[in-house]
Order: sequence, then C-alpha cells, then structure tokens
Amino acid sequence: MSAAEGPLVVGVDTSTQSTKALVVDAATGRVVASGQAPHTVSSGAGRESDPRQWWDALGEALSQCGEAAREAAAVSVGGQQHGLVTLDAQGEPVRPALLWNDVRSAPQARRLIDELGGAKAWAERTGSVPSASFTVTKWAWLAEHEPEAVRAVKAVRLPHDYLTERLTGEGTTDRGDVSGTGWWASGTEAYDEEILARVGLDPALLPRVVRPGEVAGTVRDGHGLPFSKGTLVAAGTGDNAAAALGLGLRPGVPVMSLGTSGTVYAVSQHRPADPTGTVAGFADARGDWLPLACTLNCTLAVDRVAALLNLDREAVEPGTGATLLPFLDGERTPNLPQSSGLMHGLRHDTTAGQLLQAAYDGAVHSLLAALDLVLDADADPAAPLLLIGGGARGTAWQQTVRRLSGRPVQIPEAKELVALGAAAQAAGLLTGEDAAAVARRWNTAAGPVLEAVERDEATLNRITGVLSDAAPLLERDAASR
Ligand SMILES: Nc1ncnc2c1ncn2[C@@H]1O[C@H](COP(=O)(O)OP(=O)(O)O)[C@@H](O)[C@H]1O
Ligand SMILES: O=C(CO)[C@@H](O)[C@H](O)COP(=O)(O)O
Repeated sequence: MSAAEGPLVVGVDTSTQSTKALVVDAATGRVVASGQAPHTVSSGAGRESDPRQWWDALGEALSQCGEAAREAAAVSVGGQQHGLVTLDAQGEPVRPALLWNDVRSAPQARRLIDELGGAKAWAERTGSVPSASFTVTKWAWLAEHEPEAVRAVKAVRLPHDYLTERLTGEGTTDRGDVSGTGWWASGTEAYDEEILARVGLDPALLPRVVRPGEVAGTVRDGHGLPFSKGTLVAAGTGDNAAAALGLGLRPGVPVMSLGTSGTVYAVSQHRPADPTGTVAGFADARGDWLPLACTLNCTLAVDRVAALLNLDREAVEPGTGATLLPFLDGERTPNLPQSSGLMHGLRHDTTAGQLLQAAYDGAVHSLLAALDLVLDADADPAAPLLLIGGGARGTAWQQTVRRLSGRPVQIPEAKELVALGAAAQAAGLLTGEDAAAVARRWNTAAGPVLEAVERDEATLNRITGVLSDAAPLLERDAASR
C-alpha cells in the first residue's frame, strides 16, 4: 500500500447492527484501513441496545484498522438517528437505549401531537410530525413507564453524541441529528422549551449544538482507543445526514438507502414542514435541509422472508399477483406502528421465489410512495436515484428499485457512505472546506448507472390497493395489542 498523500482522518458509522470505522487519506479520499464490529439489538417487547456495546464495537473496529488509526489527525462519528441514550451522574447508561425502531411510544406520539396543536402545528414548529421513532416520544414513554429511571437521568444524548462525548468529555450534538429529536425547533434552530416542558425534560440535560464546521472538542486522556490525545473531533451527525455528506449531495438529487431502515431523501434549500407526517423535515449537517421518509422494514425484513421460505435472498422469480406487505416490525411509512406483515393473492401456482419478490416489491413500494414528497417540485424527474446501504449490493434490490421507480439507478462504488461522510466532516476541520465539497473532491458518488426501464405501474397500483383495503385490518392489529 502506498503512503498517504495527506493527513489521515477517521470516519465512524455506528448504525443499528454494527459500528464501522474507516481511516481515510484526507487528500485523496482513499480508504487506508477499515474495521467493523457487530452489536446486538434486543428483540423482546421493544428494540434496545446497551450504548456501551457501541463503544466496545468502535474499539474493535479501530483495532482492525491497525496502526493507521493512531496517526489520525481528526475523527468524526455518524450514527443511527433518534435513539434515546440516558446517562447518570457518572456518565453511565441508566438503562439500555431505546432505538429508532422501537414502536412502544406510538400512544405517546399520538398524545403529544394532540396536546401541542395537531400535526400541522408540529410540522411548522419542528419540521416533523413526531412518530414513535422520535426521541421526544421515547422520553415521554420512559417518563410514563419507568419514572425511577427518569429520576436518575443526568444527561440525555443521541447515539452519535454518546460516542463523541466519550472521546472528548464534552456533551455535544449537531443540527442534523438534533433535528430528529422532536424537541428542536427548525424555524429558530434552537431547543423548543415549551415541548421540553411538556415532556418534563430539563434543557440543562441536553448537549450543546455544535455549528457546521465547528470543532466539537479534542480527544481526551484515558479514553482507551487508539487515538492520540488532542486529536480533533468533529460534530458528527445522524447516519442519513452523514451519508448525504459522504455523497457530496447537491439539492434535488434523490437518494434511497437500503439498510436496517429504508430511507429516501434529498438535500433541499427550503425548510420542510409536511403536515401529513410522511416526510420528516430534518436539517442536514451543513446549513441546508434533508427532507426524508423512513421505513422500519427493509433488508432485515426481506432477509427474514427469504429465510422463512428457505431461499437465498437473490432467488426471486417474476411475480404474478401475490402481494406481501413486510411490516414485521410495525411500520412508520405508512404510519402503522403496531401493524404486522400481510400476504395477499396466493394461488396454487404461486412459487416461493414469487413470494420473495413480493417482499422486495412491498418494501420498495413504501419508499417510492414517499419519493416525490421528499423532492422539491422543480427537481429533475429523470435524475438517477443514488442507491446506497448494504442492500444496494444485492441484484434483487437493484432490479426491484429500477423496475418500480422507472428511473435510472446509480450505485456508488464506495460502500460505507455514512463513515465516508463522517470522514469528510473530519477532513473539513483540517482544511476548512465544506464537508460535502470534500466528498465531491474524493469522487465518492462515482459508480455504474443502470439505465431506466418502464415503470411497473401494475404492481405499484396493486400494492397501493391492497394497502388501502388492508389498512383497517392493520389498524385493528394495533388496537388489539
Ligand atoms: N450483497 C447483499 N445483497 C443484499 N443485501 C445485503 C448484501 N449485503 C448486505 N446486505 C444487507 O444489508 C444490511 C446491512 O446494511 P447496512 O446499510 O450496513 O445496515 P445499517 O442500516 O445497520 O447500517 C443487512 O441487513 C443485509 O441484509
Ligand atoms: O430512523 C431513521 C431515520 O429517521 C433510521 O434511518 C435510523 O437512522 C437508523 O439507520 P440505519 O441503522 O438503518 O442506518
């Protein structure tokens, strides 16, 4: 391996299933070393993880990077959004973190929407109508179900804040990730004291919001990871905002990410406020906005269907009428938090491969239904859809997105766009550049473009019809729990 041309930086992606670390040459974007370590998510009543696992996984991922990590001049952490991390006076977790895909706070979400003037008022105030994924509804759930735990809480953090603070010793967050809490007013770009008072959360327990391009701190003594004391630490951000940096994303270019969550988003210069709640009006990690729609059931749900059918995930066969709504974890888009999966249209000649294809179709349908809503009205309808996340490596995913979107699909060769975006943010601290401009200089979005094919309207319409007819049943499913 040839020597680096510039200083080294480390970008981290601490997402739902694992933590990944990249050591990157800040001059060229070349990945010099990489590591990855898994963490577990409880699969009982809710979805929880012990934050200390993320720290241990970061240590393991960095140790796989060898000596290169020690030479890093700057580091930045991107992480799964929304998770509620509660810390005691010693900085130790009071309880496991409630993750973005834990839907137990659905009743609290409905109540908070009613109490604070309805969906439109929330959208105008915070950019989003809170669903069970949002941190504010999780805090309200905790206050109701575990008041003793809440009394012990001395700091509230998001997943990426937790790791950043363990590096620097300072409680910080950024505008991208804080915009997914539900207690940050997107109009004023400040914590919303009325919302915080409504859920009984003292603003003094929250981290400082670091400005784009600002240093969050420096690596402190005794952290136990292979970084030198004094290494610069960037603000970090939520994983989707980090991937937007990693792609060097310009306004109007659509992205679909296929991972534990499915997301569609685009950078916009207009502050979003969708009163239907389909689009979350997040801020990006720069100074723009990141309207985004998110599903709870993506690669894991489809892989689970493949396992149930005893098929390889690529063993799809063209469908002839079966519909599968893969809502194994409940769903957020459409907003059916306590629903379960549904199958329709089986015949004697339906094959297992067709059922698997129906699961892909169901997962992609939910994302495409939201795609036009995240794009500004003047966005180019023929612009290639950038396909990222673990699922983007799969042929069945690629072909399903291509057939159902009718758009050209571009698959960046760079695999870890969240970690690359964090690395670009760290590099920006050293050079003074905008992080997205760093990623463009690194040419991270480059990759093959699959040309557009005719959109499969018949399948889209069939799924839309089944979904709308089944909604009362799926709602009843929720009511019976
Ligand atoms: N070659 C592949 N084909 C299809 N799916 C894949 C492939 N490789 C990984 N995946 C899926 O990607 C998922 C992990 O994606 P990733 O974006 O890393 O997840 P996360 O959202 O947790 O960051 C796994 O659930 C796996 O099902
Ligand atoms: O909740 C959202 C976005 O609003 C999710 O996208 C999470 O940020 C989890 O991301 P992954 O672990 O799937 O990357």
